[in-house]
Amino acid sequence: MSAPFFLGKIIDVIYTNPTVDCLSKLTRLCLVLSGMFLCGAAANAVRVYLMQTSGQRIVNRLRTSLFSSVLRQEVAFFDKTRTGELINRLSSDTALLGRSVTVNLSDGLRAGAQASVGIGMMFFVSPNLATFVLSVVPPISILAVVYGRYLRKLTKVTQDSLAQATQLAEERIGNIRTVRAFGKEMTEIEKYTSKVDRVMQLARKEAFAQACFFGATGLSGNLIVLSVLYKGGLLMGSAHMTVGELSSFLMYAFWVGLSIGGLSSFYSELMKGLGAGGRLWELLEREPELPFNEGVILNKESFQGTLEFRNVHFAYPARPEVPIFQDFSLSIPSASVTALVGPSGSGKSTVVSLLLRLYDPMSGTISLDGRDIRQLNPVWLRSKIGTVSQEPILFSCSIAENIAYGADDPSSVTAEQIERVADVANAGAFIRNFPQGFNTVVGEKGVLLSDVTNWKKLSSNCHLAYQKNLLPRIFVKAFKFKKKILSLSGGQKQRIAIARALLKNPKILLLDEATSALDAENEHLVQEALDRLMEGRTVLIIAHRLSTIKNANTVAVLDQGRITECGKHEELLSKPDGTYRKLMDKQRLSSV
Ligand SMILES: Nc1ncnc2c1ncn2[C@@H]1O[C@H](COP(=O)(O)OP(=O)(O)OP(=O)(O)O)[C@@H](O)[C@H]1O
Repeated sequence: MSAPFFLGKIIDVIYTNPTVDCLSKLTRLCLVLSGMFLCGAAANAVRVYLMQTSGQRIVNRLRTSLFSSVLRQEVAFFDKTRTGELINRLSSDTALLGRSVTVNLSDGLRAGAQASVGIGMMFFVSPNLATFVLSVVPPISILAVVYGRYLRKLTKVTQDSLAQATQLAEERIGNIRTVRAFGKEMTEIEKYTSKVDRVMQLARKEAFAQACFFGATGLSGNLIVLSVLYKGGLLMGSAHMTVGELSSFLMYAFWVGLSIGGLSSFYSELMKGLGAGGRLWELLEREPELPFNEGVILNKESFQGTLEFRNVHFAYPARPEVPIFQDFSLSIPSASVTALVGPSGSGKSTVVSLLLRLYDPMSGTISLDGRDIRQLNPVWLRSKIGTVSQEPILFSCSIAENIAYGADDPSSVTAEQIERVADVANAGAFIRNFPQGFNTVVGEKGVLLSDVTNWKKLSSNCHLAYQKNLLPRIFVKAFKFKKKILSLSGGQKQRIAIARALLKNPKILLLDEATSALDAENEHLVQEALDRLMEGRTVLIIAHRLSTIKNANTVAVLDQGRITECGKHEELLSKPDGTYRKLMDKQRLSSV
């Protein structure tokens, strides 16, 4: 910051003292200045490096805190908040906020320091001229406040629109098979285009506001320089200023002008960051409505796994006006199999959600071994419950990892354990038939990537990924090699999911039987695997097949929000006007 001052001195030396003495003075001043320039350059390089790295660190921390906060939220939160929006918050908003509080903050602080020292030096060199010149500052400040507020609001709206676009893209790409089956690619492209067009409109508004603001600040910078020349010329004419002082002042004025430019872009970015940050803070600070990992843990030795619903009333938080259960009561004794049947939409899957404590009932109690599950630690509770759903979800990693996912500590699971449970689940044989066996990578929703020519490369990549925990990056690589995509069949996915549940070894099992018909061979293999899985456990099965229903210890019929009948299959069938009888008749009719 002292460079212009010394430069002014040099100019004065040149103008006033053209002697040999002046030469040595000149050399000394130039040497001092070169040293200063060098230090300045080094300091700037260090600043940029530090800012870039700390910027990324801040973004990383923001992302991990946000992800951890999101994953702790209760399921009802996810019913109301869409995935694409959350992904946008995690990727775009964090980057925007991170940039605005690091590189931008550093630039802004530097610009602020330069502007204040520059103004100080202007007063030092010529207080008279400085007072005259800085009369331009107050109107600019008012403009900045108005602009800042506008930009902050605009950024919030822009980020929300971007979130909507991401949401649409995420949903359509995730369900590409449905989009393709209905031939809706062009419609979806149009929808997405209109969403991003909205973002573009907002970006235009922002660009216009920025253009006006930057134009005004640029103009004020130029006016400063012009007024310095005008007033400074007058002062020089009346011998109140030397040419060196005027040059120094001019350089400071330039500097201040530049700093004001820097400050305005800092201000813009800061306002954008704060706009994006508003939603992030909301998410970061949100306390989940259901506890995440606190509460009573039942004694391992005396744990039986007896379940009971008593007078439960429930409606989904997203639709509180539609009651799902009214006075719902059901007892599931330890180590027994209860088949839950009922018309579609009667709430069978909701029973599973309540047992997993994804939601709390509005009134009534659900108890485990006589203890209200609201008092229990939800993480412990879920560790005692295994689930196999109709359409099991497999993650984008190897089959081995998908099976190990069931264990409390997947890293401690051995290859032998994985193979053993896969065999019990009737999955071992078909997995071994894949060229890479248990290391075969399955994709999102259980898609299998198969590229005959590049199998070797792919497999070694997957193996590397498996060892180094680098799956996402490698998975992208894997996509480059794909030539042919095969789908794991429904039965294969089911059997992998059963192996996963076997590894978890839970006391309680909640099964949602697949409604879609498997071929006879697959059905037999899945059924056999399920029978082995159910042995010695408390089982609640949402049953669709007659064989399952017949084999159950108890059949519970769910209708109109409550259990209307409960007993053995034959018992219930013998009631001519019973709901169960009607349900069975209907099923028989529809299957004819
Ligand atoms: N997350 C949710 N938010 C709001 N309502 C929901 C939610 N999940 C399910 N519902 C509603 O609750 C009712 C019961 O759904 P549920 O999935 O439990 O029925 P189901 O008996 O399992 O049906 P199906 O046999 O067809 O699978 C339905 O009317 C459904 O629309």
